Amino acid sequence: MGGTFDPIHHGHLVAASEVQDIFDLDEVIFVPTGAQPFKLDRDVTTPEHRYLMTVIATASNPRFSVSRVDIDRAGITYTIDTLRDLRQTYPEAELFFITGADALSQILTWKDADELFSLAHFVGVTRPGHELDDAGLPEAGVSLLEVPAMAISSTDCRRRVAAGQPVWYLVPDGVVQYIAKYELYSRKRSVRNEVRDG
Ligand SMILES: Nc1ncnc2c1ncn2[C@@H]1O[C@H](COP(=O)(O)OP(=O)(O)OP(=O)(O)O)[C@@H](O)[C@H]1O
Ligand SMILES: O=C(O)c1ccc[n+]([C@@H]2O[C@H](COP(=O)([O-])O)[C@@H](O)[C@H]2O)c1
Repeated sequence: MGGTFDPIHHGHLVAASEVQDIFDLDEVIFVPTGAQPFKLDRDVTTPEHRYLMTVIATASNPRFSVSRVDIDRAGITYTIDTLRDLRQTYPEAELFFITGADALSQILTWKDADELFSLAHFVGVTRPGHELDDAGLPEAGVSLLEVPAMAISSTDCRRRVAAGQPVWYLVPDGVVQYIAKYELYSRKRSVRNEVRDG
């Protein structure tokens, strides 16, 4: 499951858990993005903070892990590169890529969209406020799955912290504490979504 995870929240975790169960996956790998091409004009928390929050959030689940593959690669993060890198690490594995309904609706605009479906099977999951639709996507390459509705977004979590409102129970407890410890979202800790040179 790829994501900016700024911060990771229970919507991500419930979706991943549900896909793991229904598709009987050995492992769900959370892949925090480097510079997401559609978010280059935003302030985004540094990759190390987003990576560490994702590690904290997933640590207790034996089937969850976190990959640095996107944050360690220079340049813009494209899923085509994510999948190629993961294929190298897991040459025998059947790869699935989990996306929420909002991300799925944009997938045809992603880099090398045609090739994406030969590298992984995409699982689109429901998300409150977004229509889950696979129109135009290759039938064999995509499955749609209804997951328990969690009306949570990272944007709302960031806004709540900035306004001094609690994010308890929207994000895992360790992530609440991590955000407080590093004063994320309340003080100037994010940087323009930088494209790192090689
Ligand atoms: N509440 C949710 N339910 C289901 N899927 C979700 C939910 N929130 C995010 N996702 C999916 O998880 C992936 C990573 O999402 P991302 O890290 O961008 O979170 P976000 O809440 O959408 O962030 P932001 O509000 O900053 O855009 C995307 O595929 C997204 O569609
Ligand atoms: O490959 C692309 O062109 C591309 C464009 C936009 C988003 N993505 C991927 O979509 C996933 C969800 O992104 P986000 O920012 O909505 O969390 C994440 O893994 C991104 O790398 C990929």
